[in-house]
Amino acid sequence: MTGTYLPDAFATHKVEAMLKLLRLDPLDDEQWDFLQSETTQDLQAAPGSGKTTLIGLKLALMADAWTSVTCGVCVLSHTNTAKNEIADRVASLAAGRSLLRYPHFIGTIQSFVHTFFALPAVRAKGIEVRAVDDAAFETAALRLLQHPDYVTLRNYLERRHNGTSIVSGATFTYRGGKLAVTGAAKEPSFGPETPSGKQLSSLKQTLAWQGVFRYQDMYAIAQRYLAENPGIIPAVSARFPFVLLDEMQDTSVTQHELLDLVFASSPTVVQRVGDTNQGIYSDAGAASEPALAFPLAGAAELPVSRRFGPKIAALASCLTVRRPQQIHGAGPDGQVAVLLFDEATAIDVVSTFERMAAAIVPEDVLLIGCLI
Ligand SMILES: Nc1ncnc2c1ncn2[C@@H]1O[C@H](COP(=O)(O)OP(=O)(O)OP(=O)(O)O)[C@@H](O)[C@H]1O
Repeated sequence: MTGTYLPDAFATHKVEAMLKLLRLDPLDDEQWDFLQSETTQDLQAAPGSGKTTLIGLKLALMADAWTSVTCGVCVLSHTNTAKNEIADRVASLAAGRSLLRYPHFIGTIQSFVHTFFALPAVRAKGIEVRAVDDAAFETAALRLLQHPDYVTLRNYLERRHNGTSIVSGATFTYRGGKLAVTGAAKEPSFGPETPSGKQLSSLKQTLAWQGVFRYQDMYAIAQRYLAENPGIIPAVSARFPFVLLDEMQDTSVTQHELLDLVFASSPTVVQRVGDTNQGIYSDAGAASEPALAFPLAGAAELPVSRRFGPKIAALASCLTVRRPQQIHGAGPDGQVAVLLFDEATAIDVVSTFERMAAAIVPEDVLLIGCLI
């Protein structure tokens, strides 16, 4: 990559100085490799192997060496918690703070899609966005369903168990160049050309004109916007010559396809980091189709955990079901405890963990943990 940051951004002496500044221990070989890598790659990182630490370190080094005033680094994560953790890390360093401003972008995938594609698309139609929120949509949709225009749909749904969920979860899906209206998780039991199908579509369109959307709608709107305005793709990929994707294991197929559409055939360097064995969604929703899989074959690995020792690492290795990984424990050897729960007992997990921690962890350590 030329012209956007200094070529010695990841030089050994700079990394060592940053490690000292951040009071980090020396990196292991795999951590060095990822830190200094400047090409597109996937990184399969075991729990506690330092992915968050490395992303923070890498961003601090990039911020220090960044020269472009129009192109930036794009850092995307799945949750606001992960995004805030990254933003807090870069904000704690004077050089890093520049990454929180234009031309850089640190945010969730959802906010990236909103900012660059979906909101411009909606505004271009003269619509003022009032809410992108599933709960707000549900309230507005169920209220609108009471209008006489939707009597056929309402009568149909009232005869069905949980029928109104079709309306409260009515979602745009980009299909065949158009926005189709589907249920949140499954297709409605009536076709789009039936009287109920036409009323559902009309209700959804009415709410769209009022500026009330579900989160998922934004992806379909973005897909249509890019299909109708393909020139946006090179403009956005040129704006971000370096993309870091965190929590990659939780990326849905739709999110994955959109990011691929924007960056995959551009010169942008895309580094995807995550732990497929810590994925929180079932395979049906996650990026698990062969062509979309994370990590791709040949991905680099961070197999050494600094959070726990060999005993827990051995057990955790047995749980790496999606992609077998031999985890090495370089942290403190804790006590192994496995909590098994189902839906009915899930509510007891936190209090059980607290009881066990209180019995095992010395009180002064627990107090320090609370203060932090
Ligand atoms: N080079 C290093 N020097 C000192 N501590 C490190 C280093 N690398 C990682 N750690 C420590 O190891 C622990 C785990 O690191 P981190 O939270 O970055 O891992 P992670 O892979 O993001 O974890 P998770 O799987 O929970 O998301 C932290 O306490 C972190 O400070």
